[in-house]
Amino acid sequence: MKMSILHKFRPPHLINRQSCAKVFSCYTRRTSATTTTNEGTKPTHSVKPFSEMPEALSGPRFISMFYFIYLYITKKSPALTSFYTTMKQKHDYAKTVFQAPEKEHRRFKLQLMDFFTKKNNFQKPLALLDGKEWEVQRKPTQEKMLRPAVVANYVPLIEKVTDDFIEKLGRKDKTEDLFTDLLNYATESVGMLCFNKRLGCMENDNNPVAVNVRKLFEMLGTSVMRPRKSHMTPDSKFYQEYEKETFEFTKIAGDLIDSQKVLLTKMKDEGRLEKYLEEEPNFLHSLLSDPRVTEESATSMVTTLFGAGIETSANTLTFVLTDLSLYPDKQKTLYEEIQRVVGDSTNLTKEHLARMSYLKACVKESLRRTFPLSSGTGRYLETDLEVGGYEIPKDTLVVVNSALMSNDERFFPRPTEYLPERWLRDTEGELTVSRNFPFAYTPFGNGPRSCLGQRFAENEIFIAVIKIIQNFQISLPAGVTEIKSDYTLFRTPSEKVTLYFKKR
Ligand code: HEM
Repeated sequence: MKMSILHKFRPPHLINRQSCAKVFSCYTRRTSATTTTNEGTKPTHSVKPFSEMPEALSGPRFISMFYFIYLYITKKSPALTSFYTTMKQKHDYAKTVFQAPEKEHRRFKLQLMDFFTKKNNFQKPLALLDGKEWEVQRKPTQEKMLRPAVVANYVPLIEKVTDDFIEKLGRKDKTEDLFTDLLNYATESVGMLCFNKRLGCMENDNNPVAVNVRKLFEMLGTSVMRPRKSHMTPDSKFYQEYEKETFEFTKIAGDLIDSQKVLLTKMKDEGRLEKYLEEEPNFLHSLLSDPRVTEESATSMVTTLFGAGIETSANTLTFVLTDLSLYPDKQKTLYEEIQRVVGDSTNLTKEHLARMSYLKACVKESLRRTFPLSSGTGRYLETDLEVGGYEIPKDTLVVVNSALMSNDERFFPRPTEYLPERWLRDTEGELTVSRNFPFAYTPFGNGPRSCLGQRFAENEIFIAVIKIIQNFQISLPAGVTEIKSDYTLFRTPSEKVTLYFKKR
């Protein structure tokens, strides 16, 4: 029965890797029947072919990828679940895969986005590039996005957006749709990074930018989790709607970028640019003034960041706030830390952020408990690789299921509980062993292709949580004991979440 389901979709060379037992031995190497030691070339243990691996799949790659993740994660397939059970007792598969040699850093692509770009001859965004092309775009942006000192310059900009959000929350004692409110907040906040401009998303849920962004992500999520051939059929209703929304999104971003460019040129002509840049960081300007970056790729990069930085942060913030509401004692400890470090000050500094270890632990714990991705990081192998005694051929897409790993009690004792303390140094031994094995916690991915917006997202989330908890005691309606979540592109609440905000 199980194989007939798999064969029906003829799924691909795709395996989902799990880690691992208490002894973490990495044995990443090219598949070979021999190995060279000081004593010369010796036969090693036998390596079984991929076709013999339990639940190894073959067939058209992307369709099976979708089904594999979907079936696996939702645990609807006993076959795939048993794969986890058998493999997890063995060696350090996650580390083996994460440390496999890579030059191209090829990641699984959103097929619908790829199809759209090819059909319309659009410049490929970063997420669809590999190898040299990817590196050329990524490198200059990474230098600006992942250096804590550079990202810290954006604290005052995010803070202004957050202050308005707090003011909005203060006008009512509850929200009935926390996630949508946070989507609007995140759009506004990443909008400041990308365009140095307020978009007005928080004032009006029906703001065209917010509506467009919501629709686009919803459709991308559907295309990943419930794939249909018609999604990529140009005259299907679904595809046409996706195309319309993507054109709209690109136009919104393009217009905002153009008006920024006009403004920057005007300031330069009037001799005001230098002074302005001393007062406010401008990401677009920093890209445009980098000789390695063309105007076209600056536009593409800013558009990519705008797209990538909304759902991700909004979902994470949703779960941080609901966790703090489900565990009022943790909220109290966090409030005490905020009082101690920030007091009633309304101006946050990077020094404040640096001293808030409990806050950081709370955010990490929410990302662990409700892992943000549907499964985890996937890469196409660039060489043959031995994993768990099987030979995985080059070009196989391997997805490390970090979502399951981050809830595995061997790395995180009492995994279902919300225990920020596990991330604090002095309780490390008791509550987490993950420090010995960092691959068990990778919400921002892994290696050179990891999340480009990590530092920005962390600052944004820290600032929002500080200001919310500084101003309000937050709680869920009586009787709510958990927040159910679904897998779309990112993990998201299954239903609208009501959250109460009681002024302190
Ligand atoms: C809590 C919020 C976020 C989470 C959990 C998250 C997670 C991720 C993950 C898991 C990846 C794939 C990494 C890999 O394959 O190893 C990724 C890639 C990426 N993220 Fe994020 N992200 C977040 C916020 C952001 C923000 C705010 C931005 C932009 C401002 C952003 C921009 C990107 C970009 C551009 C990539 C693609 C990088 C590449 O292909 O080289 N992310 N993110």
